[in-house]
Amino acid sequence: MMDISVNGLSFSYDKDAILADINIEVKSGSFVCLLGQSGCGKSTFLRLLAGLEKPSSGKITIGNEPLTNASLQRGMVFQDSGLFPWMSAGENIMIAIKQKFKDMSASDRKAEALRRMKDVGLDESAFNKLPKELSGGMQQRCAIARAFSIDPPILLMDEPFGALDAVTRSNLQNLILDLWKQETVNRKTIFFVTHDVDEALLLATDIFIFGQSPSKIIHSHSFCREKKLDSKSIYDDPNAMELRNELIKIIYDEVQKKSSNTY
Ligand SMILES: Nc1ncnc2c1ncn2[C@@H]1O[C@H](COP(=O)(O)OP(=O)(O)OP(=O)(O)O)[C@@H](O)[C@H]1O
Repeated sequence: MMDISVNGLSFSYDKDAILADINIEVKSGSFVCLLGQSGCGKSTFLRLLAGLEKPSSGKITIGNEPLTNASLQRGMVFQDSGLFPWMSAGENIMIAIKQKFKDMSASDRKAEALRRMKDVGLDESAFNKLPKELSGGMQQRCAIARAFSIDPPILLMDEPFGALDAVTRSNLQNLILDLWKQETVNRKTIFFVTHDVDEALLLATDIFIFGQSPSKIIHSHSFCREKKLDSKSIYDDPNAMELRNELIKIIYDEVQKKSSNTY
């Protein structure tokens, strides 16, 4: 099991304290959504989980091992897809597969890339297209296929659907949920940054809200997994709507606190 513990984690860029004493426990296979106002340090927290930054103090432990460096154990998906613009969609996925499965033949890599593309709803015609020849939604599908192709136990997603229209966004929310649920054994642990409370309600097993920086976790909520609602029923459920209002109020109050400190 790859449970994740974050203990007394603090982080500063030079003298700017960004995160202060973050403590969370996440069970392997959870879908964790991170909410909080812009600039509070959510992306920085993901970078620490990725091993791209080192904590100023405190530690992150994954399955009893301290996190020390970046690793293929943790995949990342960003808002802007992060695909190499000079490579085709297929090559972007194949290069990731090559990193992980060094001995795999070129033809097997191609077959695997095509399989991963199919899993995310991209057909063969997208394989040879450059990212700029794909829509924003298709680029994100490709980025998700690339992240899943190295099969990391932990997936870090930084506002992956933030730049998409509502319909594409909803389709991709369902896609990521389906891909995550499909793995009944060794399900991935996903950390997903979003500004959208509705998105968090739909996707998360666990929600953490970051406060203003230097940021602490100011609120957390875990769902009873069996009772999770889908996108069709969530707005008809009074408990879900009550929780939605509570979360929005917590974020709003925190933003107000910051405004009253600033002006
Ligand atoms: N490389 C860096 N050097 C110095 N400061 C940085 C660096 N990267 C981010 N910051 C600062 O750290 C703070 C937190 O940034 P971060 O991107 O983690 O916030 P966020 O919550 O993800 O914001 P948003 O929701 O707007 O993406 C911000 O004040 C930002 O300006």
